[in-house]
Amino acid sequence: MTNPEVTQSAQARKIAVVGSGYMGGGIAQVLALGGARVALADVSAEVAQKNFDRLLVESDQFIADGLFPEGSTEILKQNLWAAKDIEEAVADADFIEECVPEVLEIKHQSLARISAAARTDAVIGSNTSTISIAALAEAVTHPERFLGVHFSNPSPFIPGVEIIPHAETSAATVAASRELVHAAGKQSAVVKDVTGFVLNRLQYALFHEAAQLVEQGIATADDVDTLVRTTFGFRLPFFGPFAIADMAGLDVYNFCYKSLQTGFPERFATPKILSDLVEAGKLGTKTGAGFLNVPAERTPELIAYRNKAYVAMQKLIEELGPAPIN
Ligand SMILES: NC(=O)c1ccc[n+]([C@@H]2O[C@H](COP(=O)([O-])OP(=O)(O)OC[C@H]3O[C@@H](n4cnc5c(N)ncnc54)[C@H](O)[C@@H]3O)[C@@H](O)[C@H]2O)c1
Repeated sequence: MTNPEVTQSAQARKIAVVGSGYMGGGIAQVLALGGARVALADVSAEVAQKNFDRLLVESDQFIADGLFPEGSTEILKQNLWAAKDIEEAVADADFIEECVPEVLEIKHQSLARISAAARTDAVIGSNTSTISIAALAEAVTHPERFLGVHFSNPSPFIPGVEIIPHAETSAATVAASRELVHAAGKQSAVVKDVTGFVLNRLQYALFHEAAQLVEQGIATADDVDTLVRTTFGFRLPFFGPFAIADMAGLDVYNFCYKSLQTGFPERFATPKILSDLVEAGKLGTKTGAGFLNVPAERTPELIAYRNKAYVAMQKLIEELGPAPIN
């Protein structure tokens, strides 16, 4: 999880994580193992200290399970500290991540305290899953230094972070936040401040359709999960929906949309960005242009990578055994 090449550059960073619970604790571990000095703040000094102790115990367990590198707990002891309150944690911080509960009033109160006590050039991120960043920004002074920095659960092990500027966030704030999460070994993508952002909008679109299939008696929850895991979901660690569409062929997608429209004319209306490409003869990797413009001469290399990835994935699943669900 830690990227040793960039640890050096992160070493000078001072970070505060406000709300040291489940997500805040994991994010603090990630950033501290990335080399930053990280303060934990919570409702009281006692709670922050208790969470600090928990994170060290958890780190020992992660090392024992082979999930954290040897020496991680020592790094956390050096780089993490429990502050007595929000004000002490953020006073000298370059970056502050707000991880308090998903309740607008609590977030507003915490962000107002953070804003008042932090340096005016400190970047402030929120880990909110669903609340509009613009609505949260109302409590932040100098709102150009504020944005969503949305880690996923479990934050020590999920590599992606969704970065959500609101209309007034400065480009420098976005760049600093991305650099910070990359320094801790994560990947990031920048999306607009709309309801659900991108991650949850996609996740819930899939869940919504899955729930309807079960409600309508078309498949059981178990069978839906099996199909997702073993068919199109099997590709997702390597390729997103646009790369998959390009590889399948955009003309094929176009035909499939027409079939789907016989049952669900509105829900599966052909997206304009798809029909525009098909009309322009850009059919994905087979024509060298589609959503992602992979040159046609790279197709054999891409197919070789794809096949290797899927075989490696199957081996990994066999090695781990099935998830202990049933
Ligand atoms: N749990 C998830 O799967 C998940 C995933 C992504 C994002 N998030 C988001 O992360 C945020 C935190 O969620 P969580 O699951 O870690 O919650 P949590 O309840 O585990 O942690 C919240 C922490 O904030 C502290 N807190 C409460 N009021 C506070 C205040 N006024 N000042 C300082 N600290 C305060 C609590 O004592 C607790 O330690 C939420 O916005 C949530 O939507 C959660």
